[in-house]
Amino acid sequence: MRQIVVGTRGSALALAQTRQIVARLKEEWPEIEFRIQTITTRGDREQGALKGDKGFFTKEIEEALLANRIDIAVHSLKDLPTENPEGLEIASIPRRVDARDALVGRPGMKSLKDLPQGAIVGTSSTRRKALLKAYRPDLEIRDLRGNVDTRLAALGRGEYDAIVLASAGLIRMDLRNRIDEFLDVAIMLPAPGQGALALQTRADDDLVIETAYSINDADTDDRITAERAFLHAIGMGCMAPVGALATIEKGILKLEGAIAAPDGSTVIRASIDGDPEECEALGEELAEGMMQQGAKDLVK
Ligand SMILES: NCc1[nH]cc(CCC(=O)O)c1CC(=O)O
Repeated sequence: MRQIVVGTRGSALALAQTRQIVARLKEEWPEIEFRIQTITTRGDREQGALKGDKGFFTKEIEEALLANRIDIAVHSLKDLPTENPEGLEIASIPRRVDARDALVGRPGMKSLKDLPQGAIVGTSSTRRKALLKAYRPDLEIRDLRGNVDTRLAALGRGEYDAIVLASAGLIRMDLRNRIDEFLDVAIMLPAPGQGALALQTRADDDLVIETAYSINDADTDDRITAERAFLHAIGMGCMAPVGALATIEKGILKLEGAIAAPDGSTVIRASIDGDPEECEALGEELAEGMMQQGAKDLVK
C-alpha cells in the first residue's frame, strides 16, 4: 500500500483542517494510506512574540518536505510567503471556505456597528487594526495573540468587548456558532488568501502532485493567484495592513485591494475586473495602479 505523509502544525486549527483535507484525499484515493505528522514551527514556539518575519508558521514544515520527512504540507495560505522556495510547489488549492473576518463579542456585543463608544477590540493583525480604526476611530484596539482557542479564552475572561478573527478558522474548528457577525468586506477586506489552504509538495514528486491536485479547485486557485500577485507586487509582506479579495462571477474575476496606514487614517481601495486566466497580471496591475494613487507613501 502506498503511504503519503501529510505534515502540519500541531495547533487545534491546523490539525482540524489537515484532518479535513486527508478525509477528502481518502475519498479520491482509497488505496493510499495517509499519515499525519505534526511539526513545530517558530510560530508555535514563540506564541507571545510579534510574528515578525516571513515563514514564521511555515519554514520548518518546508524543511521537512525538502528532507523527505513528509510528502505533502497543509498550510493556511495566508501564512505562506508569496515567494516559493526552490524545489517546492503549491500542488493544490482546495475549495475556499468563507474568506471574511468574523466578530465574536462578549454577551450583548453582537455587531461592529453597535459596539459601545470606546469598546475594546482584540486583534494583533495590522490589517484588522487599521481597517477597524478607519471605520470606528473611537474603538480601542488591544493586542491579542495566540491560537484560536487562546484568543477565545481571553475573550471569555472579559479582557475584550469583542475580538476579530478569520471566520474560516472558527468554521473549520466547528465553532461557527460562536460567530456573532461576518464582517462586511466593504469595511474589513480580508487578508490575501484568507480562508484557503495550500497543499505544498516537492516540485519533482509527480505521483504526490497528482494525488494532491485531485482536490484542487480551479476558481479558488485563480482567486488566490490574483490576491497573492497583488500582495507580492505591493512588496510589503504578509504582516502589512493589506487586504485583497477576488471573486469570480459569470466568468469575470473581480479583485479588490486595500492598503491602509497602520493607524487607519488613510485607506486606499481599488478594484479591477478581468478574465480569470489573467489572474496574475490583474493582481500586478491593481498593485501598480494603487501605488501610483499614493499607496507608495503608506509602504514605508
Ligand atoms: N496565523 C493566523 C491564521 N492563519 C490562518 C488563520 C485562519 C484561517 C484561514 O485564513 O485560513 C489564522 C487565524 C486568524 O487569522 O484568525
